[in-house]
Amino acid sequence: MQDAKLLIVDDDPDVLLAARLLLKRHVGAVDIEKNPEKLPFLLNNNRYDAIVLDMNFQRDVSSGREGFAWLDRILDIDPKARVILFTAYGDVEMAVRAIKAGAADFVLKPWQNDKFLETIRGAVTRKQESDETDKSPDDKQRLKRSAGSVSIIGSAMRSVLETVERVAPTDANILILGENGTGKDLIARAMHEQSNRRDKPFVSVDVGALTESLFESELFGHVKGAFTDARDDRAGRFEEANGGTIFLDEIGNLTPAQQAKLLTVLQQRQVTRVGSNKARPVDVRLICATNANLNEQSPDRPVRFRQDLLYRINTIELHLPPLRERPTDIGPLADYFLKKYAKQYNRPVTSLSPALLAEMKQYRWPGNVRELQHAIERAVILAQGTTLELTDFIFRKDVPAASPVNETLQLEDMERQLIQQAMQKHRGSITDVARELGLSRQALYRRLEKFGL
Ligand SMILES: Nc1ncnc2c1ncn2[C@@H]1O[C@H](COP(=O)(O)OP(=O)(O)OP(=O)(O)O)[C@@H](O)[C@H]1O
Repeated sequence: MQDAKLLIVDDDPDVLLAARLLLKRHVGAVDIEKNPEKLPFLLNNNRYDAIVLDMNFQRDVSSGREGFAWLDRILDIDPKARVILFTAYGDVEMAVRAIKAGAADFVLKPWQNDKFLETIRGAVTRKQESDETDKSPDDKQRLKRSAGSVSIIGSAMRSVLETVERVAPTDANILILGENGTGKDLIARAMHEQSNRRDKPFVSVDVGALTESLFESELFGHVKGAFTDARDDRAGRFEEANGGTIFLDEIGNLTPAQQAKLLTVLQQRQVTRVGSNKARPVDVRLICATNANLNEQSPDRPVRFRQDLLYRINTIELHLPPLRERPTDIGPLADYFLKKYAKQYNRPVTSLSPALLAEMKQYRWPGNVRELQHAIERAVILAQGTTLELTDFIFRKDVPAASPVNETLQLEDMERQLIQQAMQKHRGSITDVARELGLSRQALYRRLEKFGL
């Protein structure tokens, strides 16, 4: 590392001195800086192989907000910068968030000298390697090509994929059914990529999240002056998808009025922008998805889904099984995410322990593949060794068996109970509760608010 140059930014002069003293013996040059405001100047006038940045610059503040803001700023100036964050001991959730936000690694304060050095060495080596590959002109091309394809893992998905292959080239409307996180969006994209429309747009809209007033203008567009905020003419998502595929997610949440509007568009194959009286023809392939049973009423959806609309959207129905019903997929999926995140975050993890895999197969995975993916991502970021162990995971063992009817509501009840129990156990400590439940503190706050706890 004698040819490397480092920058350390921390408002504590003792930390700066101690870090410099340690690193000077191993690294060519070590700059230290107390004031993060100097970062833009320093970065524009130096080439650093790694930057060590504190997360909290104001005394008594431990939110890390400043650290995240400076991390963003550094990556704006140099997207390839390798930033190592100093986080307080025990605040691993913050470390996880930082790595997801683009930090190369983290060091817990107070640090252990050999671990600190190893982290710096790793960051410097990878920065130097990536500078080398940047010199190769083929590199950008290669990255671009591999980003396009959709990887769908799991032998239990084989029959679904066979149907996708068979129906993708037709223009049949598709309805994808499955619990949250089972891969509905992924299948919709795969369907588009295997269709003759693959070179045209794929437009995805979470219709369940649109308010009544936004629904029409978002989907069908508007003309200037149609309502207060309509300053220009704007095409809606159907027009954007013209020639390609439109994917309407959470279709089960549509109100009767929204269902009626959508049905008219599908019947007439044309849209009329809000405030206009000119109908425009649209040629789109429609894929819809829902986690609800559209034939049943529920407290969330007291009105039944219109049968005439249902028949229009469900020419082909695809059912994605929950992860707990396909335990043979758990190993390959876990392995796939492990490799993906180990590469993405440059972590040394290469395998899962057999005990962990066995436990994963017993677990119910209420959040399905998305939950598995996030659990592995978090464990890969935090893992110290090369094998993920049972202790790197938090399994919610007290998740009771859910009956298929009205599952959303039951999951919410379970979630509320789990949070309540954890709050009691940790006497209201947000950090501890969030850690135990595998949530970020923000996500925990959102849930506490939602459940009025
Ligand atoms: N078989 C699979 N192979 C690889 N990745 C998968 C697979 N299934 C799901 N995923 C990944 O899991 C995550 C959740 O999948 P996706 O968003 O498609 O689920 P969804 O059913 O649309 O969820 P929601 O109902 O919440 O919208 C995504 O990151 C997706 O890439």
